[in-house]
Amino acid sequence: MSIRAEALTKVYGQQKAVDSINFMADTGVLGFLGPNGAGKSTTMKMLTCFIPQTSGTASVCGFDINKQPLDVKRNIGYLPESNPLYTDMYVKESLAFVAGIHGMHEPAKRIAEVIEQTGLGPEQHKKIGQLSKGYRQRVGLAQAILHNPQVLILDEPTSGLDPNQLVGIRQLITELGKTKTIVLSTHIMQEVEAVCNKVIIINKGIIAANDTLKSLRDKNKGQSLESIFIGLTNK
Ligand SMILES: Nc1ncnc2c1ncn2[C@@H]1O[C@H](COP(=O)(O)OP(=O)(O)OP(=O)(O)O)[C@@H](O)[C@H]1O
Repeated sequence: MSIRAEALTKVYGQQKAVDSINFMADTGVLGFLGPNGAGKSTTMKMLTCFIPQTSGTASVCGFDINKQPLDVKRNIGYLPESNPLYTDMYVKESLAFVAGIHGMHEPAKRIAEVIEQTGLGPEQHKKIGQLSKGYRQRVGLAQAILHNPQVLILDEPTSGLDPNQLVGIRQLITELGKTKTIVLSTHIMQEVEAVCNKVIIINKGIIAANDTLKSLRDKNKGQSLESIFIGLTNK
C-alpha cells in the first residue's frame, strides 16, 4: 500500500482540523475533496512531513512519517496549494536546484525529460517570474515529479488555470496516475470526473465518504457529484 493513514489527527489550539481519519491509497488518482477548511491541506502537510501530526500514524510506501521522514520525502512529490517558487530562477535552474536537493547525479537528462512531460519546452528559457500562472503550475509539477516518486500529493494543482491549460495538466495527471499513487485535492467536480478513480470526501476533519467514483454514483443514483458533495458536507 502506498499510503496508509490510521487515526491521523491534527489539533490546532482548540480546533481539531483533522479528526482521526483512516484511509489507504494505491496506484491511481484519489480525489481528496471537501469544503473550505475541511482539513485537506492539513492532511497533505502531515503526509508529506511538513507538519507533525497530533496523534495517529501514517506511512508512505511503508515508511513512517515520524520515524522515517527522509524515506517518505524520497518517495513523495508535493505540489503545495500556493505553489511557492523562486521567481528569480530560470526554469531549468530551478529544476537543477531541486535535483541537487534530491542528490541526483547528472540530472540533465531527467530535467529534459520532465520539461518535455510537463509541456514546459517553449518556456524553458524564461525566468519563473516571467511565466503565466499555468506555466508556473507546470514548473511546480515538474519539481514534484523530478525525482520520479511513487506518490504525488497535489493540492489544487489546477486552480486558476484557463480551459486549455486545464486539459493539458489533467492529461498529465491521468498519465502519471497509471503508474503512481496520486492524491489530488480539488474543488472542481468536473476534474474529479475526468481524472479520479477513487474519492474521499472530508468534512470538518472527518471522512464523510471513501469510495470509488462509480460506487459513489451507484449509491446515489441520478445525483450529480456536486449534489452528492453538497449532501455529504452539509450535515
Ligand atoms: N497553522 C494553522 N493554525 C491554526 N489553524 C489552522 C492552521 N492551518 C489550518 N488551520 C485550520 O484548520 C482547518 C483546516 O484547514 P485546511 O487548510 O486543512 O483546510 P482545507 O480543506 O485545505 O481548506 P481549503 O479548501 O480552503 O484549502 C481550518 O479551520 C483552518 O483554519
